[in-house]
Amino acid sequence: MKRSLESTSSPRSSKRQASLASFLKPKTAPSPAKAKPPIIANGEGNEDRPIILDDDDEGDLKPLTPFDKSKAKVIDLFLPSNNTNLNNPKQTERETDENLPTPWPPTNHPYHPPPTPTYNHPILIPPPPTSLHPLHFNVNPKIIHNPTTDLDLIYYKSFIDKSSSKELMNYLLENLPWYRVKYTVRGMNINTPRYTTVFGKDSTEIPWSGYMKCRPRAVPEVMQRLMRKVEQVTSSQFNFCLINYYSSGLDSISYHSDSESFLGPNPTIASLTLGYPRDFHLRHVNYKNHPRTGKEVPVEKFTLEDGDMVIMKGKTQHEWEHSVPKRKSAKGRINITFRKGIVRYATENYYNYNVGKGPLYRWDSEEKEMREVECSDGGVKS
Ligand SMILES: O=C(O)CCC(=O)C(=O)O
Ligand SMILES: [Fe+2]
Repeated sequence: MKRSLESTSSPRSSKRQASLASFLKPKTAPSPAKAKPPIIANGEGNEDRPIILDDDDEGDLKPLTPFDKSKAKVIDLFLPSNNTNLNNPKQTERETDENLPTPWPPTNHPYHPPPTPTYNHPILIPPPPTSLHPLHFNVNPKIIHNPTTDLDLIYYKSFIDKSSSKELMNYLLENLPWYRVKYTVRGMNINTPRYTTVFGKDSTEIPWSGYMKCRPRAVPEVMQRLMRKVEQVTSSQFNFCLINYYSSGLDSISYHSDSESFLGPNPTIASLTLGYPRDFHLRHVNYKNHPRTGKEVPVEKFTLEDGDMVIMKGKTQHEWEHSVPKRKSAKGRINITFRKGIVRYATENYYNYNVGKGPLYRWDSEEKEMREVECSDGGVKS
């Protein structure tokens, strides 16, 4: 993750004068008969269409905005896509994760072994409850693409259904090892303002035992199934699963891009929300003065709700930064991202910043909060 220092980034938002959006859909979908046809992006000009956005100062503990049904929450700028059903917003048919076309981990990939106590060190991750077999998915996304500003997203409303999402969130909270990583940048001590954990390994031929700085952990079974389904719908491949837990509105992630060179150019990153809704902001790297248009590029604001998935792709990571700002009275939210690292440094970096050197936290189901626990190996070697 490339970012300015955690918690220090407080850019003023661009105001609501221009936007990539050319097609606004209120939260209550219009009846199909009245729905406007999608506008096809033609490059120049779409960024000038107005959109209703909240003004916002990052980090000032504003209340969440998701429950104001009168405001447009999803920006729809459609490009034709084979898997987009534009004319049937009410379609609720869901696919499952059964009968995936190829097995995951791929049988020809020796470095994605199934989890064992060793790979899951320092704790054994038990199998998921049977209620999580199978998972059910909404595979009808909205395409959000602005060729002028290079914002390139795919948005799956309620990618997994509410009951699976609740079960999955509880299972992950209760069974994963969690960390609150501290690190130093340019002499400053940074406390990561959220809980993190990571699974997986880059796609080099280095065996799992060959890592000197960290001990890669196998992707837990249910996450493998989720990852495989996301690979199928996005036609991408992933080998890492990074998980954030925002325990309250004080937990956050400041503006950053995930354009690390170890992901290769134009990485596709899938990001799934479980639990409490949180605002998700995207800010162009040249938001004050876009080099092509000479205009301000407004901050794009979404509310990511339970089960929603956003795919960031194309040049998004190079041209945009994203954040989850602090929000008053927000409650627990898990965010899962799937990524593909192509070199050894991806593994070292991800374990360094998402596991670190301890301490380990475990979920206390009775108190419903994280507890620091004794652990002989925080994961990253000194
Ligand atoms: O929590 C989110 O929605 C975003 C997480 C994120 O940007 C990251 O982990 O790099
Ligand atoms: Fe990110």
